[in-house]
Amino acid sequence: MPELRFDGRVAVVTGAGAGLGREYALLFGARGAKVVVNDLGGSSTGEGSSKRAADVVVDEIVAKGGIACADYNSVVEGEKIIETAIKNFGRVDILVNNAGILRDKSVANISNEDWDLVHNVHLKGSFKTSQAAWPIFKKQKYGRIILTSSNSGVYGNFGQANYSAAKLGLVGLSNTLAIEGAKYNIHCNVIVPTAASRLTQGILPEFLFNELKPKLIAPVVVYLCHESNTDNGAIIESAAGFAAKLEIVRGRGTVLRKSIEQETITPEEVQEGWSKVTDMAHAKRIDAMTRASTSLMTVLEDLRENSKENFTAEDIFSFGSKDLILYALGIGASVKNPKDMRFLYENHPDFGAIPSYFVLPGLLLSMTSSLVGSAVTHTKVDFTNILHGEQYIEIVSDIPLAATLVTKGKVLDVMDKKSGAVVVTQANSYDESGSLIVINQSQTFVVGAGNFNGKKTPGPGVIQAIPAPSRNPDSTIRYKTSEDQAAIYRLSGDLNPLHIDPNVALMAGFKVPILHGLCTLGFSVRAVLEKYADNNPALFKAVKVRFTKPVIPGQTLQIDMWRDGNRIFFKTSVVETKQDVITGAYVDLKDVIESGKSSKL
Ligand SMILES: CCCCCCC[C@@H](O)CC(=O)SCCNC(=O)CCNC(=O)[C@H](O)C(C)(C)COP(=O)(O)OP(=O)(O)OC[C@H]1O[C@@H](n2cnc3c(N)ncnc32)[C@H](O)[C@@H]1OP(=O)(O)O
Repeated sequence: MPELRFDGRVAVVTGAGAGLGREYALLFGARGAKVVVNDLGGSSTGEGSSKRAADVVVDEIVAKGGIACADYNSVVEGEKIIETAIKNFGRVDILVNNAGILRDKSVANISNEDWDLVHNVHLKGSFKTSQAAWPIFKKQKYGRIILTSSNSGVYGNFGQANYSAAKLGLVGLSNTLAIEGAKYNIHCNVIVPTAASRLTQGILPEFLFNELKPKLIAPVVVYLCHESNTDNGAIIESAAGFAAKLEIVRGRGTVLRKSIEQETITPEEVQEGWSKVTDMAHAKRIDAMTRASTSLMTVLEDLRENSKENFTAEDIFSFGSKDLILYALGIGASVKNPKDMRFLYENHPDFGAIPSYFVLPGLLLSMTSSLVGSAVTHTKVDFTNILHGEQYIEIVSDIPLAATLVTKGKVLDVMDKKSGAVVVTQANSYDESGSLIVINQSQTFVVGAGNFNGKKTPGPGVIQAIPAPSRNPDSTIRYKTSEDQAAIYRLSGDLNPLHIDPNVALMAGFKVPILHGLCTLGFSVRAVLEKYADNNPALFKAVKVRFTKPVIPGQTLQIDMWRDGNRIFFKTSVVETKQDVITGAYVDLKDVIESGKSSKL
């Protein structure tokens, strides 16, 4: 690595007579910068002044062959410090605002003077020096500013209300300087150092104090000031040879209004949504005010859409290549079949998702929300009395390899089927730009919940299963499932114990845990892709199935297929029992590429 040099640059370091400031000044000097060593020479509480502190550091720099001059002004008169730089060296390129004092007292005991003095030195001082350097930086289209914050500001610290407020104020100052300076190549960054200094002596435990050498922070600050560093508006925490970027993040939040028409909200509605307001699971940095307003616009658009579509539930679903591979393994894809490699190896040139993967956002929304339970109020609904009845998946836009999808759901229909109640739920999943990626429509069969005088036939919008043609199938593929099939498949998200826990299976009326209906669906979609789409997932449009009978892990699935244009009807049965397990099913393809093979074991 070539040495990072500052030849020709002039660096101003405030409070450089000791501690961190001294280390910054020494390192800048050693790397070729001409250094203005500013120090008022006062006490740690801001009393008195002396030229000695700055002079000693200047002597040190000069003794090592560097160039430096002293400045004894208070940062509150920042323009005088910048004048010193111009008078001695004719320019200024780097300004490290480091000077600081403490007036620690608990909040009740802070006097106006304690408050004002701390704010004046830290906040106003940094503002004054930066403002004085600004026109010079702007004219030369180059400037690097460092503001010094503190963990006390970021996290708070007992007895330091005045200091904490000033220190976090510097983050606000930096945020705006970074924006105003960007087009002139003026960068402003914040350092949050924890160093052994006269300000921290007595506050930190001794063993920690001894490790917090200012020397270990100086290279971080010096690098931040180098022309090769492109960060602007960053907050960097550093101590003991450790450095990390800090960010202020915002949770996903929630909309507390039910519809765009609702003009007020009640405290009770706030209480109801509070867990979502405070949920930080999907927190993100908003890096500009304009982004914050754009996200509000999205909220309003969503509200309008929710009002139009009557969505009542929402969920977030994130996935990446590892999830796509795990799913492919869960529905039987294998390295034994070279054509499956595109689903199993992220470096394969055609790596992608088996499209039925995108049932998961809709399924998980239905399983984790109260959608189904709220639709069937005449009986309890739990894992021991629900079965997956039917499923429709439609891929609307190109499917990504990794994304965070927002899924919005609603109950579309409830039917009385005598032996059970059928709840139809619809879930639309959108990517981060708001594009609709996938539509899922699920039918949940609530066993034993029929005969409630409900309607028998499906309402508008319910997508129906269609019986397969009565002729012999055009092609057939067989896949053997593994005894561990459900154990692998569940890792993709459907953790329903019915598929793994023998006791839950018994309670639901099964001798052994049964396979997920969607796992059987996945095997069936694989068969259609293999036979009619050259295993190319991009040709897939939609699938519809009815789950007619359960499958036991380890059984062999036989997928019989009939081609009708771009629609491939199919029926899935269990070879060992000859029972149909999926009926009324079809896959719609964008195009058909028929393979020569007709059966596979
Ligand atoms: C988002 C969704 C969340 C859902 C959570 C799911 C979580 C998953 O972890 C759960 C699973 O994966 S369960 C495993 C997969 N599913 C199954 O194994 C169910 C298999 N099907 C059955 O056992 C029966 O069809 C059975 C029991 C469903 C019905 O059988 P019977 O009671 O004998 O009913 P039958 O006499 O055949 O028909 C009565 C009326 O019901 C309609 N119907 C039948 N099967 C249906 C089904 N699968 N889906 C929807 N409706 C169905 C019939 O059409 C009939 O109605 P009608 O009289 O109007 O014709």
